[in-house]
Amino acid sequence: MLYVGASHIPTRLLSRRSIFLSQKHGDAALTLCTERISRVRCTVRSCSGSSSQLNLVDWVTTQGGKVSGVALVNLAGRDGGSGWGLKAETEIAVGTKLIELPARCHLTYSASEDVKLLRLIDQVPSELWGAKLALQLLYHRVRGADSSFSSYISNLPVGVSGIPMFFPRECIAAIEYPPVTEQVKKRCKWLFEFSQNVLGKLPGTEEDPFAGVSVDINALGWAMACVTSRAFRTKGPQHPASCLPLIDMANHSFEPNAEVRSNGQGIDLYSKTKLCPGDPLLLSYGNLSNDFLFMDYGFVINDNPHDRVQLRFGTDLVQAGAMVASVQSSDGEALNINPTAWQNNLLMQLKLAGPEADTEVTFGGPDHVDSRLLAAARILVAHEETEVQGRSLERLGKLDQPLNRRNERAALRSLSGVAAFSLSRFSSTMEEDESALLSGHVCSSLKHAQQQESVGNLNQKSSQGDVEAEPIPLTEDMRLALRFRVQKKKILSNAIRAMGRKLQELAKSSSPVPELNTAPRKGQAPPAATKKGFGQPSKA
Ligand SMILES: C[S@@+](CC[C@H](N)C(=O)[O-])C[C@H]1O[C@@H](n2cnc3c(N)ncnc32)[C@H](O)[C@@H]1O
Repeated sequence: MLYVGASHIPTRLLSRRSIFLSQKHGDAALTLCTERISRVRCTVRSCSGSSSQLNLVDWVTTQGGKVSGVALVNLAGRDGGSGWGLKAETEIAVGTKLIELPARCHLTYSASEDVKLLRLIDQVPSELWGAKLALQLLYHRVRGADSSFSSYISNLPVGVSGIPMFFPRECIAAIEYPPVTEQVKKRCKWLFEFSQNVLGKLPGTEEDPFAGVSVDINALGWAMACVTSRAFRTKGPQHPASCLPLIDMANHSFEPNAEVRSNGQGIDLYSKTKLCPGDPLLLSYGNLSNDFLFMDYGFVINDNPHDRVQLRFGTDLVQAGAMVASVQSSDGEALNINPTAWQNNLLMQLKLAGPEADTEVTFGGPDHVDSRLLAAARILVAHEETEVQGRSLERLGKLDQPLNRRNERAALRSLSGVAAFSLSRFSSTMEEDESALLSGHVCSSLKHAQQQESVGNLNQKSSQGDVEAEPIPLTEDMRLALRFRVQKKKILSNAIRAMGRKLQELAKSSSPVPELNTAPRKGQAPPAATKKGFGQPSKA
């Protein structure tokens, strides 16, 4: 989903996201779906005869639009790679209008639509905006040459590649990241149920907007893939999305040289920078994480600044991190996180506990850890309430505002442990994945792990014993799955490194980070009080 002036996260195709670290793969619906739509191609035959189609530029012009200084070209292998794109034909100044697309060229739906189609669209839950627009696209597709959009539709990709909803099972399993795999499964399940229970029953009924043409799971899957990878929200998130012919041929960059603007009725494409002849025109699809780029558009950006690793917060998560990093309490025992009332109260204020909790926390971004997770770690490793007193929640979450040396060491080490623990959930190391990507082959033990359907079981790699080394060629889908998970591993590794650097800085620093007076270890005399009332530096 692309936005006009896009910079915010799109409405999700399905709003509820799932849990990294705790969910499992595999249900019957997904199996059925991925077998049936493993290579999505539209199977719909139009009910009118074919006629000669115009190329997109001519079609836009005949519909009253304008195109100047740009051409539609096949850019395979360049700037977006997967086929078509727009390029500048001449030198173009900043702020030049390149495409003018009148409202009649926007493929969308409104109250003026066929009532049968609107009733069908109404049966789709509102969060599934992509499916609603997909039905509209199919409505035009079955009309063939009778549809005013036939030239646009004939220029859409026939088969959609890269979108995990259409991956074979082993490639979905290889993603190994539940927030995406669970979402993919939900989409597949909905697609399967809607095609069986609603679309499959339409032909021959009064309610059929498709005039007797059978619309099956492949057709709906194709339309959904087209729509999620090319639609724009021209009127804001509350209004139906639209496909914008020709403009939707621009590929994505986080440093775009073109932008889309609404002129009230129609939509225009403008240059955002000076362009030279041959420059590809690139739009920003929004500040999207790789999760959305992968699921909706079928590609992944290396070192995407908007990518994150999602975790579901719980005190047990920080406890697991503290255990992995061997964090000790002041008595030299392993740190036991057992929050008291004041700690629970602060977690509730952070909305990480209680009835209104939103427990999604992330690694990644400029600080490598999100502020709520950092604040929660500082709170949970604190010995006493006095350590956090006088601190706002905002300040508790600031990386450059530690509470005291002992607390900061314990918090950073616990967070490092959480990231290390999350890394250990993958079946292979980053280096193994990178070498598979380089060689173009996946080694059989990696493949073996991928065939295990449960992410929860992926740690069994070592207990399975060595599987005979047999290199298996990487398919394009498998390559994308590996690239996606390498990026997640990179985020976690970078977070571990960043915490390590912070710990080193803390050890070296002569800045006035207060040193907390730690309780004496069992059998030890209490440290001598200094003038300021603080004890000697602890070794935690
Ligand atoms: C809005 S369409 C752009 C036109 C498209 N290239 C085509 O041939 O129809 C979005 C699709 O283009 C491809 N794409 C766009 N930007 C890309 C990028 N930066 N890297 C890789 N693929 C990209 C993806 O396949 C995506 O689903």
